[in-house]
Amino acid sequence: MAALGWSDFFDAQLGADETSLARLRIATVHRSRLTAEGPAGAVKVNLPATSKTTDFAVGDWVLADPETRMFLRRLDRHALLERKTEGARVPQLIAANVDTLFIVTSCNDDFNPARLERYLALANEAETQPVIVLTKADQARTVTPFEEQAKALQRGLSVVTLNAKTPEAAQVLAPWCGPGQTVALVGSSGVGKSTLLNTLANKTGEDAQATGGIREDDAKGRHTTTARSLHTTQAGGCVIDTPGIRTLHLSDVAAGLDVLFAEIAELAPDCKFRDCTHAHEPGCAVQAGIAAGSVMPDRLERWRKLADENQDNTPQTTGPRGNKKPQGKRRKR
Ligand SMILES: Nc1nc2c(ncn2[C@@H]2O[C@H](COP(=O)(O)OP(=O)(O)OP(=O)(O)O)[C@@H](O)[C@H]2O)c(=O)[nH]1
Ligand SMILES: [Zn+2]
Repeated sequence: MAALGWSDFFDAQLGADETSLARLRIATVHRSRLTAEGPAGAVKVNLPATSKTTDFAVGDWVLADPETRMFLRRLDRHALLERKTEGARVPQLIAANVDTLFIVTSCNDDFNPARLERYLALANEAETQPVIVLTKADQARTVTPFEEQAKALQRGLSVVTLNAKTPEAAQVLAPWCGPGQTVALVGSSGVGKSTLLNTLANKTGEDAQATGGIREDDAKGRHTTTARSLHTTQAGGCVIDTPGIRTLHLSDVAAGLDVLFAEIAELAPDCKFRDCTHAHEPGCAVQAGIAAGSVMPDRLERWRKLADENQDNTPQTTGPRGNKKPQGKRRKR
């Protein structure tokens, strides 16, 4: 069970009458079907008519009847990666109980700091540790500019560079893939998520997750992976593969943005006005930081863009920080 990520956090949630129940970790979520990993390997979880599969995330722990595998209850999550998709009322669950988020991009045209920032905000908000994984190092003339730009995105951010197709990739990622650890892979289509999964889980031949070629002209992938799935790794942990996300819109990530733009968030309490926009107000500590050289103007610009988007997308009811702007000033989208 420990190899599947079971920990004291989940153990503490078990009632005295629940210790004999089956503990299963959700591995795939389909429209009308759930599968899970348990001590006996992969199994189907039976759902009562009152439960919807969309209530579950890959990585969730559930309790089920040991005989019938009928679902009984889901345990509380310690981290949930979720995103709002355009037009949808409820957020889409990306993965649950994830310790580390591998944000995968390649040392080519896929590399896009603005997109990486969005994934970082998502990971920070879920309190999942982000790691930037730069693939296709073998195809780049030099990887240094990619590494430097990635490191500058967030204070203390881990950045690794590798060739996803080689066994050494598993060694580079080993610090986050130890026994009981769960990692999830996110990134655009074609960056090598499935290739990394196959390397980490040592999957070959029929077991291997299908990988696809990329289009030569723009380094874009072909969306080979179409569903999320959880797999056990060589090192005794779990890895969750996710399909490439085309556009990641931000909502409900105010705390995640504060971690991403720590140098701005730290100064903001010293501004004269509590609702300072750090644009033109007198007594603005962030503008003072720009004058002093401790805040870079382009970082403030990007913070503003993402903070505005977050405000626009965050409903009034979900917390005091997502909606400082008065209703009338909200932009039409
Ligand atoms: N040379 C080299 N090729 C790589 C590397 N990583 C991935 N590839 C190749 O890039 C292509 C796309 O890789 P995938 O693993 O399918 O990408 P993905 O991110 O899973 O894509 P989706 O499933 O569409 O989301 C495949 O042909 C891989 O063999 C790398 O580090 N070096
Ligand atoms: Zn200010």
